[in-house]
Amino acid sequence: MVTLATSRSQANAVPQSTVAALEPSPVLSVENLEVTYYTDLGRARALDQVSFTLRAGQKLGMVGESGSGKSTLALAMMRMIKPPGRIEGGRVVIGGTDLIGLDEQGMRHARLNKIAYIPQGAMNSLNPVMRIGSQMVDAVKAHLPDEPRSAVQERCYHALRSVDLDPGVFRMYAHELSGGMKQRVCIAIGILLRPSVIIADEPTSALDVVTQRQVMETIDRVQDEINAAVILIGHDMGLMAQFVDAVAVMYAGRLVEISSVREMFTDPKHPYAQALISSLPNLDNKGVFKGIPGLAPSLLRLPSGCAFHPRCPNAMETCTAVSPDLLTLANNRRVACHLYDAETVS
Ligand SMILES: Nc1ncnc2c1ncn2[C@@H]1O[C@H](COP(=O)(O)OP(=O)(O)OP(=O)(O)O)[C@@H](O)[C@H]1O
Repeated sequence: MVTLATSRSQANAVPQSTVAALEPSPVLSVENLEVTYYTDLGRARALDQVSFTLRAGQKLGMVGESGSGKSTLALAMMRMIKPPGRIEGGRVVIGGTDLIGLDEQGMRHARLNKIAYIPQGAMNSLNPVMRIGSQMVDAVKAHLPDEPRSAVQERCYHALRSVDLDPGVFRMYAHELSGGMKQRVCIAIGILLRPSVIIADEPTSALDVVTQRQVMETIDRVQDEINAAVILIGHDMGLMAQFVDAVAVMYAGRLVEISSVREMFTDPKHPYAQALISSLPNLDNKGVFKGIPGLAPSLLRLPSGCAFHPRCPNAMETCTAVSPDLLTLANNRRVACHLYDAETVS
């Protein structure tokens, strides 16, 4: 199992061989995770053999077109996939514990404790008729029923301060807060028990650009404070570029590339990642929008071989027949594309 490239500053300073020797073991290891939705129209394999690792303090951006499986990955890691979906196999190991193997009670304990999930639109799901404080206290009490009231309250105040909110927010209702403040409350709830892994699904959608930046900076700061590994799911590649260490690209339920943020933006390897990057607007291509030809395939009728081959400008005969494995290239980059079969380093 390959660990992602180190954080931006480390990666530039130390030779790769030394980094590999010094690297601590990953805090999160996702291994061959598979999810299928059993619909009336057939089986949709929404996650297909997804594997990656993250170390404490790393931040991974997860990108891909709508329907590529990003939220399914988050829900599977939380064991929150609902019928008609089913986790078919794989492991999600955090600090030595495989979450997929836990019983329901063990998993309830692991949520918020080991892994926290801030879902899409979380700020709109705060209870409008409960004070923010009561919602925070309930979350703590569900996991630490014996913690004294004063300690629970202090824990909540600390979490609010960590996300730059006044502890007075404890007594407020959601309707009294701005969108950015509500999103920060959701982050505060996510870090109440100082989990090792935080997944934030589109944490900045529906916020203005200034508030988006503040929310991302808040995530950065709380990550530093509790040294968590963070997975940021989103579509905004520009925002990702500024805040994550590495980027993972999903296509039709598979991870097709994982690279450091610098490599992804300057030299993407997978033809789909190349198309994603070149479709980003910049000052040189002002007014010229370069989209990705064709449509993302239905998971019910995936093309044979590599699912991207009908849209790929580099497709070869083998791509129509054989699904490429996620191979490891130099610099711990991982790419699932036959173009690189000969470059594998391990
Ligand atoms: N409840 C469901 N029933 C059937 N199929 C589903 C269900 N939820 C998801 N899927 C399938 O799983 C695929 C992945 O969905 P998912 O929500 O994980 O994508 P996503 O990449 O997070 O999309 P978005 O960026 O729009 O949030 C979808 O294309 C759909 O085919």
